[in-house]
Amino acid sequence: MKRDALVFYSPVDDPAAWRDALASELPDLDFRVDEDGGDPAEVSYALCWLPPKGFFQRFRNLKLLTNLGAGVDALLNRDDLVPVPITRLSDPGMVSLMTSYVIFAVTRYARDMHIFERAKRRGEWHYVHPRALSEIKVCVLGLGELGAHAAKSLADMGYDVRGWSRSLKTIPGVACHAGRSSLDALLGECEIFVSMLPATNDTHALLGARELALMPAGAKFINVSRSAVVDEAALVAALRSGAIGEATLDVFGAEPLPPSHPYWALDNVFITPHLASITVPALAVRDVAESIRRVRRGEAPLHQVDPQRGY
Ligand SMILES: NC(=O)C1=CN([C@@H]2O[C@H](COP(=O)(O)OP(=O)(O)OC[C@H]3O[C@@H](n4cnc5c(N)ncnc54)[C@H](OP(=O)(O)O)[C@@H]3O)[C@@H](O)[C@H]2O)C=CC1
Ligand SMILES: O=C(O)C(=O)CO
Repeated sequence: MKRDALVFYSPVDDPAAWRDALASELPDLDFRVDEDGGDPAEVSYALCWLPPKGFFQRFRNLKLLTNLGAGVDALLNRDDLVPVPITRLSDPGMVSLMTSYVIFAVTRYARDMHIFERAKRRGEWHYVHPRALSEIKVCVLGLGELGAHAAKSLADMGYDVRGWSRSLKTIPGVACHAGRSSLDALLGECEIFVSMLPATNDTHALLGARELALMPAGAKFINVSRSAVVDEAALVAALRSGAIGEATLDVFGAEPLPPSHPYWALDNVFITPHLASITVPALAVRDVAESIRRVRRGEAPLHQVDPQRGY
């Protein structure tokens, strides 16, 4: 009898957690971690994050490829893909972890914590009178599954939030804008920027020297999505000159960030090692399993990615 197997691969996610989570939803699914071996012809589904080059070539009967994360840029830019639907995770656990990071990073600047961190290192009691959150204009670039929730949460806290996406959104408390023509004005009117845009052909180096120069002097820039949306060299130059006052960066062109990278030496750059959010298997599994059920019934899976659009 032909097996209906799923192959799992991830350098960072726990296969045991996914095995258990999927067993609770689909007890009949044959869950295989890549190293388990078995006949690749029996594999109908792949659940993968950053699999090695050539990984997919073996799975000639694949019916569904689920990206074990939100961003599909690394997956779409490979030459071993088989022509099957690609889905991304939609994970309430990932949404709340991401929102917690964005709130932390924005609030660290809004409440002057970066100034107090430096004052503490100098051994100085340094009073800065707090500002009302309603005076602080935050721009969230990208209002998708993660960006929309972060933007709304910031607005709920009292920040003055603007959001930007490709198509116009309606998010309570957030002034939403769409399209390239509205970007320059937004860059000029906010003081904290959060990139939550996917890396696509359209967003590549979207924030270059020109766009960074449109931001008010001393603006704060937070990148939790992908480094490719920013011209890294232009950002380094802007951080050196103080045109961009501070940056919080979770994502980089090369990861791990090489020891020689200029970011390490910049006191105004706060670095985290690509963990703004992660997948929570117990919460993400429901939709992963539902997509498999749908594909078994010959229906389209949930959260399908458009490879042409790039997200
Ligand atoms: N650092 C980390 O730990 C993590 C990082 N990520 C990154 O976060 C990114 C965002 O995630 P998620 O919210 O789920 O993504 P989505 O795909 O759900 O949303 C993407 C958003 O970006 C907008 N967008 C895309 N292209 C453009 C463009 N050319 N101009 C204007 N807006 C554009 C989309 O607009 P529209 O709504 O109109 O389509 C949409 O609002 C992921 O792609 C991934 O790279 C994700 C998880 C963890
Ligand atoms: O899900 C994603 O896109 C991530 O970057 C996870 O770290």
